[in-house]
Amino acid sequence: MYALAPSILSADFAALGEDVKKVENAGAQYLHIDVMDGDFVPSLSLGMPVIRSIRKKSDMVFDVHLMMSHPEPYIEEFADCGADIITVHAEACRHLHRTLRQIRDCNVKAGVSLNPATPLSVLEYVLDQTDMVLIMSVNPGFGGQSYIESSTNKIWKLREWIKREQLNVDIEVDGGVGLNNARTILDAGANILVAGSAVFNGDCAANVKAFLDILNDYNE
Ligand SMILES: O=C(CO)[C@@H](O)[C@H](O)COP(=O)(O)O
Ligand SMILES: [Fe+2]
Repeated sequence: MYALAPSILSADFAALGEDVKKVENAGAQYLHIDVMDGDFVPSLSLGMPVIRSIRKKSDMVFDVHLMMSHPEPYIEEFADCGADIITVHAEACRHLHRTLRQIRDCNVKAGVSLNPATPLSVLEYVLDQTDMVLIMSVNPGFGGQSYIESSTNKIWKLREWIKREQLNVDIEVDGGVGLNNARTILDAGANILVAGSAVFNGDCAANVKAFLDILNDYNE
């Protein structure tokens, strides 16, 4: 299944509910929610009260990307707020295997994210405990950055590995994704595209539709 995950980091926070409805009505299946702690990444974004509020307004798959050091004490609360997928960073978890179990124990899908400099090998003993791998194609912390080209090869290698092991793991790509590079990323083996500025800058309904036209070619 191929899907678009608009990142609300680039939405208008003064009209967040309306922006969420716009992308949902335009057909986006996932909503990507970036949580930043000012420690793991050099920025702060939003947290539980915001997620709880928008959960009441949307039926999209809530894809919560935790850019937090040591997220373990907060997992249950994020699940309770309405997360459908919780993604933690491999670099931020001392006991990644345990954290993935903790997420699945909340009946939520478990994701692992890798920074651009982190090798795929950190997944070796957890890939079978993972529902989604989020390949960061920028250094996390901000929207609107440029796609790091070496990410394409990383996606390719990961998809080959998943196929070889006959696992059912989604590959999501986040950072600098636009209409210009979407097909390259999908051809490499990703099936979920995060897009912040490419969706929310300009006419977001039209932008979502343009992404979905591309994704539909792969869904066939
Ligand atoms: O996690 C992050 C940034 O750390 C992302 O989800 C961004 O919000 C993506 O923004 P664009 O690169 O698509 O503008
Ligand atoms: Fe993100």
